[in-house]
Amino acid sequence: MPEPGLSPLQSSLPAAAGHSDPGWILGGPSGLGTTSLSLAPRPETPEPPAPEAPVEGRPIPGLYFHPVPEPDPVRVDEVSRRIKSWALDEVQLYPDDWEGEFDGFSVGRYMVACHPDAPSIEHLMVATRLMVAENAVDDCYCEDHGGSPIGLGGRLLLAHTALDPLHTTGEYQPAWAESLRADAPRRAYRSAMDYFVRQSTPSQADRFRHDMARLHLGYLAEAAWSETDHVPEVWEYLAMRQFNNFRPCPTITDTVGGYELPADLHARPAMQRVLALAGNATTIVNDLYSYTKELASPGKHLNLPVVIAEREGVSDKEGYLKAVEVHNDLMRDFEAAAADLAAACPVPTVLRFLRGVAVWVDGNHYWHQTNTYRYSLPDFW
Ligand SMILES: CC(C)=CCC/C(C)=C(\C)COP(=O)(O)OP(=O)(O)O
Ligand SMILES: [Mg+2]
Repeated sequence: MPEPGLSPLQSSLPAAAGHSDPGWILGGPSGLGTTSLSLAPRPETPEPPAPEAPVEGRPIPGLYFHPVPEPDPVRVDEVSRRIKSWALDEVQLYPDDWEGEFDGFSVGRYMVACHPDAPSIEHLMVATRLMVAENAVDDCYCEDHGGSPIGLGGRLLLAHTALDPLHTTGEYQPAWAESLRADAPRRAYRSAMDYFVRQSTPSQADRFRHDMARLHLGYLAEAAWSETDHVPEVWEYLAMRQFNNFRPCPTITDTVGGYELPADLHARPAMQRVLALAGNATTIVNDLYSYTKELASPGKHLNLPVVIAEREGVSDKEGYLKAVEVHNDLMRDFEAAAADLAAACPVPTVLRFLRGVAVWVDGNHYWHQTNTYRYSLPDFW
């Protein structure tokens, strides 16, 4: 049984590692931005914010989450400065009139909150470039910035070759290489992947390619359903959203942290379950915080509250509140699975990786809650 006030993950990780303080992260981080790696109990319900440090945005009532310390402002400023320069000067990502939206996305704050153990700004930049590139593909190919389900498969496959290169004959190779400069999503994928490959081991890069193939498969299922106005069953929606999912972000936590979870430990079924549950919880957080934004977008945008309301014949509010419960169950299952794995396999890299994934989950919630430029809550309470 977990100790009172601790989640299963919190109470079993230190015991499994045989440590009672943060030193269980062997060879782990110190210095700037590492405070949230502490194993001090994390309250289930957020503390009211200190008056001198107000946190913007309201958490969803009844949502199970862990508050995080404010991300280090020095790191946030530096990552924000560098990512803008990369976007504008290295990959020509967006036209001038998208600047407000780029700034409002606050990707520097997002990545510093999710990776407090990054040993340097350059490690943080690896995650930040990929996050921007992934959103560019989603926006420009699938959603609000010119995206469409029509022809998406072809576009995604060609963009995927920026991550997983084409190997072909001398005659055709140059045309492929040239294609990687043809649009902003491909320029962003190619450049972000180049930096990632330089920072990672071959097996970490291969892990990432696999997670991105999963993501693209999820985009395709969502697009296919939207082309025929099909509303899936709730479980079918959850299956699609397990692929159209944040998973490629927490699974690079070791590269960003400057260490490697060995491939055979990553491949274990118990680790795969932890990663799927973590990805699913983080992605349903997006469905909940982006609900009003998606209601206001043209056409029907599927998210968990919408699918529950339609498929289970309940009101919008009941659908939303049930989606909160689904999220909470996923979070608790994630924490229980991570605690079980930590107890069964108390290898230092496994423990540090599990902690990194948990911190990413918390940072992701923090970013959604506080991104009032992008998200607002429905009027259900
Ligand atoms: C960063 C990354 C791997 C994103 C992949 C998929 C994605 C864009 C999400 C999981 C976010 O969902 P959504 O497309 O609904 O985003 P917004 O609600 O528009 O913020
Ligand atoms: Mg959304």
